Amino acid sequence: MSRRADVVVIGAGISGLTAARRLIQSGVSSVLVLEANDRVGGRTFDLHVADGVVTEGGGEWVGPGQDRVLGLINELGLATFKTYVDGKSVYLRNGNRQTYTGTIPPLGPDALADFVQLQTRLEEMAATVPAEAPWAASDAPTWDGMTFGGWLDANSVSAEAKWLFTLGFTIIFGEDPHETSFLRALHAIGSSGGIEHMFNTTGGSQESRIVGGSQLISLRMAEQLGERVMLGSPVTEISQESGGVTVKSARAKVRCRQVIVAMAPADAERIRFTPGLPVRRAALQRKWRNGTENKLFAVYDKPFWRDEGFSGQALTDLPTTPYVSDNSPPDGSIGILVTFMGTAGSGDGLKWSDALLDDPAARRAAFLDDLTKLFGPKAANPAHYLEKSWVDEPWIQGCVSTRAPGTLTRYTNAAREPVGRIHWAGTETGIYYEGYMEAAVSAGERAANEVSDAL
Ligand SMILES: Cc1cc2nc3c(=O)[nH]c(=O)nc-3n(C[C@H](O)[C@H](O)[C@H](O)COP(=O)(O)OP(=O)(O)OC[C@H]3O[C@@H](n4cnc5c(N)ncnc54)[C@H](O)[C@@H]3O)c2cc1C
Repeated sequence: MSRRADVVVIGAGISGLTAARRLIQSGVSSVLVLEANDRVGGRTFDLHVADGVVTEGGGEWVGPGQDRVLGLINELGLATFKTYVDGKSVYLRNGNRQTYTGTIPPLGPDALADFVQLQTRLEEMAATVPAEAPWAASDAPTWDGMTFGGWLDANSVSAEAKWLFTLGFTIIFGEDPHETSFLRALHAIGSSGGIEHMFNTTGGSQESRIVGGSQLISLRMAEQLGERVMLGSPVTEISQESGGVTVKSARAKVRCRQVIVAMAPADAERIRFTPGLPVRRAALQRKWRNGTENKLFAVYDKPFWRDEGFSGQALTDLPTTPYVSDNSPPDGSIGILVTFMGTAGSGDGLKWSDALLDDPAARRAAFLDDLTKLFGPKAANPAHYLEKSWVDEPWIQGCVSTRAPGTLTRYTNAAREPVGRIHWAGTETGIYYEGYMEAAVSAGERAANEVSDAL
């Protein structure tokens, strides 16, 4: 199918759909979105649990300060509800199970003091990293030459405090801190509201969820865009010629004036660019790696832990449950507990054994065993067990992105610097809350503005 359009947007995740929608709102009506998959939403994907009940297999939480995504949710007529946190949370480490309320887990006094000193120093350093240009920080070469894990090894006194940082940041980056540039960690801390904001539910990034599931953000936008969204249409080639661009996908060949590529740099690596991309951008794509995190869910007839005074939240060193949260629907009609589990790439921070990674039945059994240790015998018998893997997706290389040491200082702004008529969106090109849905929205809006100006 040969077509013409003013703008082709590649990727129907939150970022690409936001870009397309903003372009149309600004008066550019000839926009076509090409999506490789047979669904929209990208790294937001809601799993069906029961009639009218979903659980979020990908991105789900939003929090204060994430104004672009909260504004979009509102604009689309969607609503948020608070993540359930009432009651006692469980903290289990080295076989010692404790409960606590509020946001501060019951660390020993030495661990708490160490946690505070690490947090204070990290936030002081993070304040010197410019959000829009982390590579320009005065200590950038040193910090980008080391890993966050290496810094924690050298600067933490208490094994417990180090473990808690490792746990939190492994989940946030989808990778062990030993795989993450220290500069990127500081950048994330400085541009995502600070450590407490990143870790906390109430008042933090995990405060709220979207009624009906986060994929609704994309489904609503796609509904409004109608036939402008073409599914099952993986783009294989983008050729810039004088006066325009030709985009080839499995279903269409489109001649257009401007292109927005709205996906993680690692995913853009599957597309052939003619002429070739500038070396910095090409190298960045080749080096880029998304994190390797998956979600496991246990679904119960009701959230029994609530009746027993538990929030459903837990921080643990058990084999499958570093962090557990109550993922039940807003009315609590069904009980859902979620945890994050990495893959073999997760390194020495949180250790997931090969036996669990390679054997779904063993993984399920271990997960239910862990939940039973946390919330009692009722946890052993869920009505359903679900998993969502982000390494088995056909068009998405993994969950959120980390940055290997050296990437920020070597490739600086290559993730978002336009290349001729090609503009880059996707959460990885956002400035604030990079990696979150918030940055997917702001990046889509920024790319739409670039294209409007160019047109
Ligand atoms: C497990 C998990 C938990 C998360 N938790 C949170 C959270 O709680 N809060 C939060 O804010 N964020 C969270 N995130 C991150 C959030 O989901 C992402 O930031 C956001 O969804 C990214 O949107 P995007 O549009 O930038 O990219 P994507 O969603 O990756 O969209 C890119 C799209 O491009 C398509 N594509 C790829 N290649 C091609 C091609 N060649 N041709 C055409 N189309 C192509 C893909 O199929 C995809 O649909 C989480 C993510 C995961 C996976």
